[in-house]
Amino acid sequence: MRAAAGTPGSSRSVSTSTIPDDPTLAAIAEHQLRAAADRAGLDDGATAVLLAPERALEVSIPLRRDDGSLESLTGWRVQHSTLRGPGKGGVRLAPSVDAQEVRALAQLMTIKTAVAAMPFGGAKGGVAVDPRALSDAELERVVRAFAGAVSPIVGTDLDVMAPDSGADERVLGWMLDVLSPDGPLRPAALTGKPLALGGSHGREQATGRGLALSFAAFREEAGLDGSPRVVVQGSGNVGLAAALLLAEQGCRIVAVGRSRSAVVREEGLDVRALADHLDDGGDLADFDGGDELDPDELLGVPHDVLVPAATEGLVDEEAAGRADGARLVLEGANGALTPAADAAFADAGALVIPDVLANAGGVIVSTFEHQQGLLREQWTAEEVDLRLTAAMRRACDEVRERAAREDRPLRDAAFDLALERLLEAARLRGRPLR
Ligand SMILES: NC(=O)C1=CN([C@@H]2O[C@H](COP(=O)(O)OP(=O)(O)OC[C@H]3O[C@@H](n4cnc5c(N)ncnc54)[C@H](O)[C@@H]3O)[C@@H](O)[C@H]2O)C=CC1
Ligand SMILES: O=C(O)CCC(=O)C(=O)O
Repeated sequence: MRAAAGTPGSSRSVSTSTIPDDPTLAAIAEHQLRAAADRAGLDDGATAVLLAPERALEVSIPLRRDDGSLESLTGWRVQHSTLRGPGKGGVRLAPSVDAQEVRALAQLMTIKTAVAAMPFGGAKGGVAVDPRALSDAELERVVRAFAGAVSPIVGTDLDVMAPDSGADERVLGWMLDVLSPDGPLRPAALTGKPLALGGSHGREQATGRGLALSFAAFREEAGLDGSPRVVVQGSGNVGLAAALLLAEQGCRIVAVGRSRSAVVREEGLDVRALADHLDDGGDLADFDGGDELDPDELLGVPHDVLVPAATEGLVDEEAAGRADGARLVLEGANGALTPAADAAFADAGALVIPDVLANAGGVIVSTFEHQQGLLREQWTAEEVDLRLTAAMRRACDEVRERAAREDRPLRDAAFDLALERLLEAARLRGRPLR
């Protein structure tokens, strides 16, 4: 990858020689947490306490298929830290989910809620299942069984679940029904639920909106004016919302990719038409507003801004080399970049806005949804957006100022800020870190 002296971020570069390129989320999150612990001067014991989840529950989920056959699935809920508030984090439904992945996602949630100064800790859940391979009835049975199995340890003041990949508001509606066992709806028991069940305006687009707000906060520092070209990896909740909102900010979305297909248009895609096409069951490959692209070539499409918003570890050092030319990376997916890719972007002078800041819009609006549930209120879309904008701006400013003061990458500054808040909470509660 080309080294670009004098470009944004170049003064914050680090040597890549000893930096891991392991694409598993467990390795990525552990590397980032250990590095923060080292900078904070934590000894081995305190670092071990920082890494360890407070509680991890593994549950077995019997699935009765529509044809009458029975299967056994496995699910997890991991509460990494409740030092700063109840656990908070989504539930992922994907075949690749395992205990290590959920644990790492929970660790990142602890950092994210602290960076965003939300009154929650970090948790995450998941079920190892492909939701697209289930009928609606099968999916509902799986989701209800999972919610029932984790119900002793989750809820309003304990651990507030939310959506992640593979889970939408319908899924959260079923879970909420299980978490309201006496009958009356408990609207603060989880977030990301349908509006009619006490959900919040803006939650569905919130993660993408947060990405767009962090783009606005850092575009000048990255030297991006006019209509920067954007490549988006992932066309799910996060990727599509980000693409739509970045297009509204004058960006040219030149390519979008997903697991098995991608589409490119140098002049910029009509993202609204693309979103409608996908909503109608179409694929990126058959969208007639652009040319079909091999998804392996997505990162090679010339661009100024890269939005990896699919899943973890997809951008390793080699992929970062293909994305040569990106000046700003908005990390939409949790752990999208391996540490080696992170370092390669820094060496090339690209500014990386890390996941724990860039994609915090989701948990910020989830926090607002929780507050509305407790107050039995429903805020207007405008009010939610004003509060989200203020929270994202404040977090971006705090991370930017710290990075500038210490001449460190934004990721280091975000982790250091979060760790400082965690250590302060531990000290005030009289806990050894927790
Ligand atoms: N949904 C939310 O509110 C939040 C999600 N995130 C993170 O953002 C990421 C995406 O989440 P969602 O958009 O909700 O998921 P989603 O399931 O709606 O969409 C995921 C997209 O990524 C694509 N994808 C998956 N594997 C891929 C691969 N190997 N190569 C290329 N594309 C691939 C899928 O085809 C799909 O388009 C995840 O890392 C998630 O943890 C982070 C914060 C909040
Ligand atoms: O909305 C939430 O509470 C959490 C969303 C989430 O899982 C994430 O930010 O990774």
